[in-house]
Amino acid sequence: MASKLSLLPPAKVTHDFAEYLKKLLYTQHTLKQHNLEESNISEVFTHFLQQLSTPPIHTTILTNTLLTSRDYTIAQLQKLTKYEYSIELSPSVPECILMKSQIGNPTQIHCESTVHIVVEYKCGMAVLRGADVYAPGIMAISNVVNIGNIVSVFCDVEGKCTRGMTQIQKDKFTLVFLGNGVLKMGREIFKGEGVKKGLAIEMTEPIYKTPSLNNLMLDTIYLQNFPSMLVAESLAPKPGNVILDMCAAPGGKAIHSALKMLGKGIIIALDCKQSRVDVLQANVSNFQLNCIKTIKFDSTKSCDIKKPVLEITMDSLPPYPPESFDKILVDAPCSGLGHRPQCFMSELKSCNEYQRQFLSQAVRLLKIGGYMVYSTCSINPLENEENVAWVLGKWPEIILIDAGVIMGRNGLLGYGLDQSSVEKVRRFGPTIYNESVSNSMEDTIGFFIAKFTKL
Ligand SMILES: C[S@@+](CC[C@H](N)C(=O)[O-])C[C@H]1O[C@@H](n2cnc3c(N)ncnc32)[C@H](O)[C@@H]1O
Repeated sequence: MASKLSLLPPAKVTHDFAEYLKKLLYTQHTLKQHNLEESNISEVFTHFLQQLSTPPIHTTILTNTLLTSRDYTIAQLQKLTKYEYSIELSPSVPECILMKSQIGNPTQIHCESTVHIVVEYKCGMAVLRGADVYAPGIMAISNVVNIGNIVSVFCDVEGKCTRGMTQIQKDKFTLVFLGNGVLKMGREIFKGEGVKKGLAIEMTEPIYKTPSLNNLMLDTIYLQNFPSMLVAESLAPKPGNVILDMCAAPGGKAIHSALKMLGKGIIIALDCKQSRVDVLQANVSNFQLNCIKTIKFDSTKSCDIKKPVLEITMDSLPPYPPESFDKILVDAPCSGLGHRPQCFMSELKSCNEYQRQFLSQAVRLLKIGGYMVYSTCSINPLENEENVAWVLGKWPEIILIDAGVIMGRNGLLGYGLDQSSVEKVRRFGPTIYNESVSNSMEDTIGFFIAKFTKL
């Protein structure tokens, strides 16, 4: 039986969490700032949830401009993706290539009366960004399908499904349709010991069609969300700079900064988890960037005020003396509020206290006249504007300056920043208010950038 498909539903949010978010985002200040009435809140909030569940339209790719030209990389990508996608240079970030996703149009849900395949949340979100389905992601396969069948794939967004199920009653679970594919592995994946690996469904008709470039062209391309690329634009690294990246793994921003430095200078890239440092080092090695030194270290302890000031070299180990770095990046761990696609939200792990520990160290480690960039992949004002205001209130020698990126929207009023300060910071991502979005490059994940200097 065939049925017409609708778009993805808005992200599902628990009632309490929705109320919490509305209080956080729609204050008397932000409503006034965006010319909104209280009666508009429900409409703009639903629009926000609709954007959250949808992946950004562009896949953005950082290219190794030190190894090969962007034109050559584009030609390689076109060949690899069989000329199916529009691929072009970014007009605003010299190291970025844009690949436009296609809105898929699966013509029918196969055998609508039975839900065929259910995948867990993380797998489902990866499918919306172009992945196929691998065996560990599958929660349920109905008895009526065999290997080689075309199957419809659904995501269990609330995580209520038990692994190995055969029957799913649609009214008991929140299922989101992801598209159709060809079944490569059957119910045997649930049998025996341990979790089976391997390709289980090749997604032939996904609702969002994006090429999966994982593990391809590792020395020349690195997938990174667009606003993340604007961080290196803001930091403005120059050849010869000595830079500290306090939260560096998996490494996109450190790598981007090294490209901008033409591989000349020093980037100390710290991360606290060894497994993440290993991934960071692998990415740095793939791009053949010798100017990045990766170190496992807790950055909240990265300044030692008793250490005598010494010139930083590739061999210098943390903690470092005060005023050691020309530029510092604090791309802090965050709640990820505004991450896309996101079909379900139930809580916010606000990290503003933790983020302040990195900022405190960065303020000390920055040279006079240097630049410090603070970024999060969150739209939460407590992690963004309020932290910026906290820095400005605590250290009079730290000055907020224009973030220096041409895109994004102003910060929010009402969280400690005045009008001139909200114009200096940049917010990106799903529109929460009735803001205008000037072009499709603004259709991004949630993100925030602020830039400081030290007097
Ligand atoms: C938002 S991610 C950084 C992304 C990275 N800048 C990039 O561009 O790929 C935050 C990182 O901070 C790291 N982190 C968390 N606490 C830390 C700490 N105390 N010291 C150093 N790194 C930490 C996490 O392991 C995580 O890799």
